[in-house]
Amino acid sequence: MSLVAGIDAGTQSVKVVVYDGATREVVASASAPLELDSREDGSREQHPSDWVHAMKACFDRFDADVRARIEALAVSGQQHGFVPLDAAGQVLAPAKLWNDTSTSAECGQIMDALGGPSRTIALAGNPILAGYTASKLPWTKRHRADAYARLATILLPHDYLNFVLTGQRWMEHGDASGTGWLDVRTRTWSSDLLKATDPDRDLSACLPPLVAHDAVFTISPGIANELGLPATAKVAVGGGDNMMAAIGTGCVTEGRLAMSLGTSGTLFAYSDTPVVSDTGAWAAFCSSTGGWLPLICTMNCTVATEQVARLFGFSTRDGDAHLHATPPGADGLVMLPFLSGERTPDLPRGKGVLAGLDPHNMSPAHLYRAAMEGATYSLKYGFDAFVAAGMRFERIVLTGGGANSAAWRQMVADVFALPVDVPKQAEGAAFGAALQALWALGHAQGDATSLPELVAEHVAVDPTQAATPDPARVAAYRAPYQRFLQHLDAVAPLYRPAPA
Ligand SMILES: Nc1ncnc2c1ncn2[C@@H]1O[C@H](COP(=O)(O)OP(=O)(O)O)[C@@H](O)[C@H]1O
Ligand SMILES: O=C(CO)[C@@H](O)[C@H](O)COP(=O)(O)O
Repeated sequence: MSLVAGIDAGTQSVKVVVYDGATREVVASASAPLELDSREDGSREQHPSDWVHAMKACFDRFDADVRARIEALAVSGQQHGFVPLDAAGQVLAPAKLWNDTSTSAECGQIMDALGGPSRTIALAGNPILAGYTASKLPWTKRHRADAYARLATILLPHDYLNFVLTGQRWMEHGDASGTGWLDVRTRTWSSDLLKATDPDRDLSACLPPLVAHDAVFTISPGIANELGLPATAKVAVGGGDNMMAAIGTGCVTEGRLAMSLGTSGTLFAYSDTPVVSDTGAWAAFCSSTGGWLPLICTMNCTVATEQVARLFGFSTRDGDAHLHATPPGADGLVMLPFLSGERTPDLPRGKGVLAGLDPHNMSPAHLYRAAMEGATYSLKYGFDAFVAAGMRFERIVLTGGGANSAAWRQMVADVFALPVDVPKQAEGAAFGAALQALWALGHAQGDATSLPELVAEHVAVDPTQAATPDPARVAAYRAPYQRFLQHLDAVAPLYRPAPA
């Protein structure tokens, strides 16, 4: 009986799930940690070879007979990372990641060359924000001249793993929309954006072909042998981790809203048509299923809870007790959790702020709650933009590591005043990649089942993890959320660049 695998290269780890589509069970899963090279100037880098080693370490843990039955696989990856390759396919420099804010000056320069943020959005659907791939190119030109001179291909993290698996270079529209160079309305590269990023060369020559979401490739014999996979195994196109999590959480039809509580916090909705904000209030991304995926991303989600837990010597896995010991609003303690700079709100030079301290609330439990509330309020701030634009949702499907916390699930239900569902397969992005592989394989073999139909058959929620808004707590979070916004308004000007 055949199996499919989903590989998710997240920020903190690579995870692999092996799924049996016939029994609808995950038959094997493994994860391997990743280090992050963080520097004072906002740099956040990883070496692509670490993703490859971590992927291999995961497959090594699976029984040989499980690996030998894998017929198809797909890769999900942290979005936006800049992987520069030379003509021979060698990596030229460490990958600057989605949470790298060292290139915020370059973002301004690209948008200035285009006539400002509004003109940039008019041209391609998104402003160029710190973290998106585009600004990493001029930064590389300035700081890594040798890599720039030898640059032949730009790939994103999941594209690089696809390249390792197949020897072929391609991009699909979902993750490509996070480069900043794709005109999301036409799903083609924007020549204006490319020229503004680098007037000295034709950047389109460095971008691999864009392929449709139903394309499949064959694994290369060498890596198939190394991973213990059949030489006939197929590799589906994969996508950005949020695009894959959209599949794994069932967010593939209109009206669905999903949230991921990982290193980043994300909130995304599926749409059959482009959903562009003319003020750039959200990221107007494409999905990896042929549609669009308007998305909110915060750079500091479990970043904040992890740091506080580590400070006080406990694990986030044991953090719920601190939530139960403190009331909504953390007795007045407010955390703006912008430890890595921030994208939502757009404050790449932002820093974390702790406000409202008094003798009563200066405790580890209050700080942990304030971090979790701050991470959740940042997502609510983005959600308010969705609502202001007329979008309406009835439920939230939650995934990512933070979804393991019952207290956080309840906090999301209460802050957003919406019921929360959690899928049975907790690793939304890896599971979504496995489902994409399952669908693409069937599709290539002539199965007419649509991707949303297949997703409806395989994504089931776990009723024991559902959370329902509690009216008293919904009310209790209103004033603290407003307090968070007031502090944000007061502090934001300190972290914006001074006018020229
Ligand atoms: N029970 C839990 N309570 C709170 N946070 C948790 C729990 N379990 C895992 N996490 C958090 O989930 C994070 C990892 O999430 P994940 O989605 O795997 O991240 P990424 O995809 O960015 O690598 C860790 O930082 C950890 O703090
Ligand atoms: O930048 C974004 C989305 O635009 C992030 O969501 C990254 O895709 C990283 O994801 P995680 O490692 O937190 O899952």
